[in-house]
Amino acid sequence: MAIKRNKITVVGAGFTGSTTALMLAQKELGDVVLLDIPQLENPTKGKVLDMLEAGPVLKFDARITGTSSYGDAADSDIVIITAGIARKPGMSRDDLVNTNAGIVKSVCENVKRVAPESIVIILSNPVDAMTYVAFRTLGFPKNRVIGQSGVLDTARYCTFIAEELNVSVEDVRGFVLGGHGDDMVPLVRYSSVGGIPIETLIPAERIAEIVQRTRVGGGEIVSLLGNGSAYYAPAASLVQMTEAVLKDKKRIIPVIALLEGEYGYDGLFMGIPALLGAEGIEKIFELELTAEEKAALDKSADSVRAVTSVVTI
Ligand SMILES: NC(=O)c1ccc[n+]([C@@H]2O[C@H](COP(=O)([O-])OP(=O)(O)OC[C@H]3O[C@@H](n4cnc5c(N)ncnc54)[C@H](O)[C@@H]3O)[C@@H](O)[C@H]2O)c1
Ligand SMILES: O=C(O)C[C@H](O)C(=O)O
Repeated sequence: MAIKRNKITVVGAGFTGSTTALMLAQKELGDVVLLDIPQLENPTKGKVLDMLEAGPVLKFDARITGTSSYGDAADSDIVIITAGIARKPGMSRDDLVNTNAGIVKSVCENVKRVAPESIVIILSNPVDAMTYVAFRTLGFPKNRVIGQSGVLDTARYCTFIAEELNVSVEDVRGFVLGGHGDDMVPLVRYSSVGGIPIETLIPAERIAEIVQRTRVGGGEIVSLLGNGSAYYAPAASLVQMTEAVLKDKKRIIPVIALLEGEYGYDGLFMGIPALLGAEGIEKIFELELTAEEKAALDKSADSVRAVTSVVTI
């Protein structure tokens, strides 16, 4: 019997998509298809050829295809959607909602056609609302439609904690819940370094500054770049989620999932801790929250509801 190779399609070959494709190939997680619009087929093929030529130097074997044809994405195990426009300085992610809803919808119509059994991971912003658009368009069960925000937001939070304490990032644990906006909720009470609660190591006012820097972490990079948004850490986050699914790792990480009563929200896509494995989202964890934490999460949920409600698909 032939051994089946994993197939991962990345839609959108811009900054996040092409970086993700390279990281997936470097980790040898499967055959990678990088897909963009027909007008950008040659640049997409060029990026892919360049990636392949990095293989002998970095020592990875990969099959990567650059394309604009959904036929190449047929029967993908995972489809990652990065297609869409990115914000510029002065914009919020929500300003992208109408343009990107149309793009994500058209991408998902094709994904539904060629890869009906796939697990779909959405990155395009505003990502909570775009995960809703994908779910509605795909018609897949909720465990197979996953949005990315929490891995990235948590990574930023952990980076700042590690910098503050001058310790390894590997020893920092934390969780960021809620929508991928400026009122996301880094959960300080559940954050630790080497098992030691950060509240015993960092003064409260510095923790408050770290929380605020995390909340506007995407905007900090948008301002510095001047034209476009972050892509290295977002790509790394997508790769972590992909690996969790393809290797059935049963990782507990924050993702955007459809909430049906969890945390008191119904019919809302928002970031919560979940178990990721071969079935996609296999379980949602409901953490005990204080009244203050719940109020912060309610505020974030209101923002997600507001942007989701303007989507017309
Ligand atoms: N959720 C997150 O944490 C997070 C993190 C980073 C970026 N993002 C979002 O991801 C999106 C992409 O960011 P980027 O930096 O890669 O942008 P980018 O402009 O570099 O790349 C986007 C690509 O999408 C392609 N595209 C547009 N319409 C398409 C379609 N119909 N089919 C296929 N491809 C299409 C474009 O041609 C372009 O190559 C943005 O919306 C950005 O805000 C989200
Ligand atoms: O900030 C952005 O617009 C991109 C992304 O959502 C991020 O957080 O880096």
